Amino acid sequence: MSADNVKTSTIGYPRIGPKREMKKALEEYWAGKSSKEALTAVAKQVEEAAWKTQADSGINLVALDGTCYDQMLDHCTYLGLLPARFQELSGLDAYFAAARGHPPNITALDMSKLMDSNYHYLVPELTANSTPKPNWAPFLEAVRRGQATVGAEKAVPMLIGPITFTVLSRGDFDRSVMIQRLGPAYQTVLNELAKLGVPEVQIHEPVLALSAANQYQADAETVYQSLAGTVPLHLVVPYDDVAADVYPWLVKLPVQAIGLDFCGVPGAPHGNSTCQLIAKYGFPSDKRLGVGIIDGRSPWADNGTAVKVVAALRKHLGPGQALSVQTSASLQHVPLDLNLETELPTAVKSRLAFAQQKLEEMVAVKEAVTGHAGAASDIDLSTYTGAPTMGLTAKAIPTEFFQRPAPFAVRRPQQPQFHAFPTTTIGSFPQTPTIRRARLQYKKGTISEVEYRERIAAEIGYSIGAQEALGLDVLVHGEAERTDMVEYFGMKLNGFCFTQHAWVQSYGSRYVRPPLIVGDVSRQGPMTVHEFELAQSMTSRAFVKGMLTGPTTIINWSFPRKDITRSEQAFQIGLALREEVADLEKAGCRIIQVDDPAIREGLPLKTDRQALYLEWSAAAFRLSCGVATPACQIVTHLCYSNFEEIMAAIDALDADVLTIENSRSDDEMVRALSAYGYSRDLGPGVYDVHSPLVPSVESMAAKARAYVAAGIDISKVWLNPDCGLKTRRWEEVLPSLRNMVAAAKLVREEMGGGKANARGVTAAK
Ligand code: MET
Ligand SMILES: [Zn+2]
Repeated sequence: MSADNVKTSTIGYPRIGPKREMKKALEEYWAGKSSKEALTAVAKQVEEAAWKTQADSGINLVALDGTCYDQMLDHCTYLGLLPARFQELSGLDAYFAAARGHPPNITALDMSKLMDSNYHYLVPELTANSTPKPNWAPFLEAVRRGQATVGAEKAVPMLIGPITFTVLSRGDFDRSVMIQRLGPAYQTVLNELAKLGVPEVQIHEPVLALSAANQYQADAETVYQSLAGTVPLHLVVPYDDVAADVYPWLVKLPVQAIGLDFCGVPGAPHGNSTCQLIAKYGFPSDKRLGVGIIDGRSPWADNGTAVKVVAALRKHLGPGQALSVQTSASLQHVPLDLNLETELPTAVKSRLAFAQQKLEEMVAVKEAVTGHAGAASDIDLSTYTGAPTMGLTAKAIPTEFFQRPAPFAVRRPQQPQFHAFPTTTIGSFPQTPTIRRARLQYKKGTISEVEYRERIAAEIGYSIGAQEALGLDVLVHGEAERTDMVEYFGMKLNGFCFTQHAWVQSYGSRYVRPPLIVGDVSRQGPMTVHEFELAQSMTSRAFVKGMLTGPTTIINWSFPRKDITRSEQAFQIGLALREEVADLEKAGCRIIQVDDPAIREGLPLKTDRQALYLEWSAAAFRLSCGVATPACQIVTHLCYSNFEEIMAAIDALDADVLTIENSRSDDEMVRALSAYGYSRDLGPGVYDVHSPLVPSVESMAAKARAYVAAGIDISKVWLNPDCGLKTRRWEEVLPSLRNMVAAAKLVREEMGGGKANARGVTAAK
């Protein structure tokens, strides 16, 4: 294969800057400390540096991505489709109002996770009357800068396609009508881009990787027909393999190149079927195949299979047919540069590749397949999925480990008993400046470990005292020793590694630094027992809750391994947590909460892969808790989303108490759980922890009444906030919880202790 026919193409790159320049620039601008000009200058510089890095690394086709805040929001402005409430504002004011809201009363667009990534985009709002009024000038200006930076032959403009824009929007409108209405707006920009002499234009249509994508066929055919002919188009479908019923028509769309995902979700047991689809149906000889074989969503290096897959694909393409080596998804999902990490063990570092290193991998793959000898391949495409191997742990775990020793009905009478509407919190209390200072000083070495532990103990003491004074029924130690609920456990377990600079954009100016799972996970020793014992020793109240993070949440908020499945890793974590649960109970803990708030977000895009995921994530949870005796009450906590689709999985957790985020959803989940017949204890959040407002007694009493009215057994309702309180201040927390306890007392009296007793509640105090 001649080198001319093989290219390298990027489809997106980190846009936060090597030193998080965008975050600083945005936050200074929002704080009124810098000008629009200063912000725009940083944004341009970060963008151009990223494009230049890609071109300098030898990439042939550089996707001109980059954004001040979010690309979907950019498209709302290019297309002139910002909702009416932003129209009194203009330029960057309107833009940031849409991103973050504008005082006093203009609310922001909603945020949602992009496909199944951890990146949140701003959700466009459309109505039946939405009509594009395109203004592509800022987009074209960026393209010209891209051309000046990397040369016109390499600069590839990148657009979110009309189907994806529409499908990912919210509102009451006809999808097909809207897609066709967008067609002319896209035609306008393609005409302009043709005049600029671009080699091609990338159009990203991730929604074509959804199970439901077959329903978009007619819309896709019509709109892409209308876009054909002005400039070569490269249709990119990242984030997963396309469904078998979509592939045959997708590859016939009138575009010149189609970029597909050959990697899928890191650690997913089903792998990715793109190779098999190509082996089965072939690939049109007049199009370039974009081989997304370098994993855009995982920081692990290619292990040598990329060359083999590309070499095997060549056999299915026509002689001299064009191909491009690319990433499976935008590299925005991985950290920027491995070279910034100076403290990672060499054995780990040598197996990693961040965005910049992935550029080198792409170039190396291209060189290997175009080299003199060409590359050999032992891969049989018709069966190849690239799925990780299943380790041995799951098979070796006795089945009884996955269940509690007795069913809920038998467990509950043996567990702690309370009056009706017992009160508790979700775990964390304010992370005060004092705590942050102590942590910083300890990190810098200006205070000793003993001193640090004493300061944390003092914080625990304060929160225990506060909870006693408030009259809460079940206390927590407050999590002062944890910065983050996943990082804390990662640091205590074998098998995790932490980076210094490996930031990834979560949304806007908010970046996260996920831990890496680099080896088999196991427990070194007790992780939370000391804090539990300390807290319990400080109170004469009977119950301090143990507080752990569940296996699926640890996996979903980390970068998992790719050599074994995510489920295997979840079971390893489950076994480690199991030892902790056993130790907590031994230490006298009778109520243990295992938070698994991220279960919903790992749900696979493909509907036929969801059941397996839900099965292993619930199993890993039960593995963690199954060791608890029937007398130990297991609590779980879920937040962040709508759980209606995964009700059966929630039930399968077999937790004794479920606490859920609820206050903003108008009790939707409570009614759904009741309709489902959920029969265990339930603590739907009575107030929103994201708001600094102090909720009134009456508002929370009304919630409690509504739960009972919705059909939740009065003897099983708990009152608690929506989530942890670590981002709040004590000045807000104390009055809020005081009101919550008062609300509990009010409804308890209203509904009558006697009545509650008749339904099986044992009065505790
Ligand atoms: C995102 S869920 C948080 C649960 C944790 N126990 C906390 O209270 O912060
Ligand atoms: Zn939560």
